Amino acid sequence: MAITTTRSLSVTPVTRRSATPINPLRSSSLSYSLTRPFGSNLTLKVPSFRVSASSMSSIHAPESASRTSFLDRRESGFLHFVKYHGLGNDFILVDNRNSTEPRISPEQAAKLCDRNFGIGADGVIFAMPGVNGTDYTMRIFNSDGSEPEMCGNGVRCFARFIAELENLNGKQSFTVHTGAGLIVPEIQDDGKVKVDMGEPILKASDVPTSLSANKDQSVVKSELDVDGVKWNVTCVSMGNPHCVTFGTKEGQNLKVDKLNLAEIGPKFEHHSVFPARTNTEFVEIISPSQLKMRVWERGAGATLACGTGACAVVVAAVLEGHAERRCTVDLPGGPLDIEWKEEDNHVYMTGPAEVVFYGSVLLN
Ligand SMILES: N[C@@H](CCC[C@H](N)C(=O)O)C(=O)O
Repeated sequence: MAITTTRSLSVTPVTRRSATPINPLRSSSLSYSLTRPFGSNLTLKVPSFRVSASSMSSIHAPESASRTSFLDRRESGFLHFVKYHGLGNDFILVDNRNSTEPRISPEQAAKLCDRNFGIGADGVIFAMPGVNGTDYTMRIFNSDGSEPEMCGNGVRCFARFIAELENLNGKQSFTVHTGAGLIVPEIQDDGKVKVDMGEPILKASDVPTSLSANKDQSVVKSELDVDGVKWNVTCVSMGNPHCVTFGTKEGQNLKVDKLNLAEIGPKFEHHSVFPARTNTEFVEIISPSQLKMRVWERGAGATLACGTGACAVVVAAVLEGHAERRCTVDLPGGPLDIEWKEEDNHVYMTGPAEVVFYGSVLLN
């Protein structure tokens, strides 16, 4: 695979797909070579990869016309991409508007997401033709190759990617078909993206969780035994499943910086009460309008931010009586503004999405 970078740092519901992990180590090998057209090159040789990259500080951002022509290039065998991030939750964005099938397989996506042998990302996102009257379809593979239904930070990156592909400037709004149904991102004048994330799903069997419902049909502040420790959990789906905890049965308010996320995260993700696995958010209450969270994502592990997770956290905090309907959620990568509106029961998320670099990979 050859990677070229040209930019410096600077509806209707659908059937849910299962998130089945792919082990990248067991999949067939891809070869990489990275080249940057600007600055001095550093070449690293690794088995079946050739990597060539220059330091970020020596790269200059090209004019927008050259960015567009870069995205238009269609050499056979090359996959052109733009890497974006939303508060450090990073994605490889692929222009897939000419096909309803993703241009790469889940195994290839897992390879590209590898932070040592690939580009490095939390997932690969495909911009595809819309269905049922929507403008576009967004599909995503997690870094383990599994396919989630939705991604909050990803859809903000998706909106900025579409604006770039279509050469749009200023305020823009799109309808996007996802595995979680219709999602509507709107690029605002300040460049941030506000997303109508739809209604949270609280019915236990739809989250899905086999924990018994204890409030209407939902699971709110229920006991979950994880390796002998009893946690209070609230289960929320934002199209994808989330288990939100504000602490253990005995414990006081969580201090999230003290958690050993790498140890406890996987125990929640693979707990038998979550048949589709789960994302887990550990939350510290700073005030009724400020929550601090760390996340262990299904199929991606610890990430710097999770948009659907931040939405699920505010819904859970309201249901448990900890917070107001509008909160700032502080994630390791930065803050998101989340509002669960009473009028329409929809959750709205506002936050940034930024280009990291442009590149191309030779797939073989
Ligand atoms: N890992 C998640 C999907 C990605 C979520 C994302 N980071 C976000 O911002 O919402 C899953 O498997 O559900």
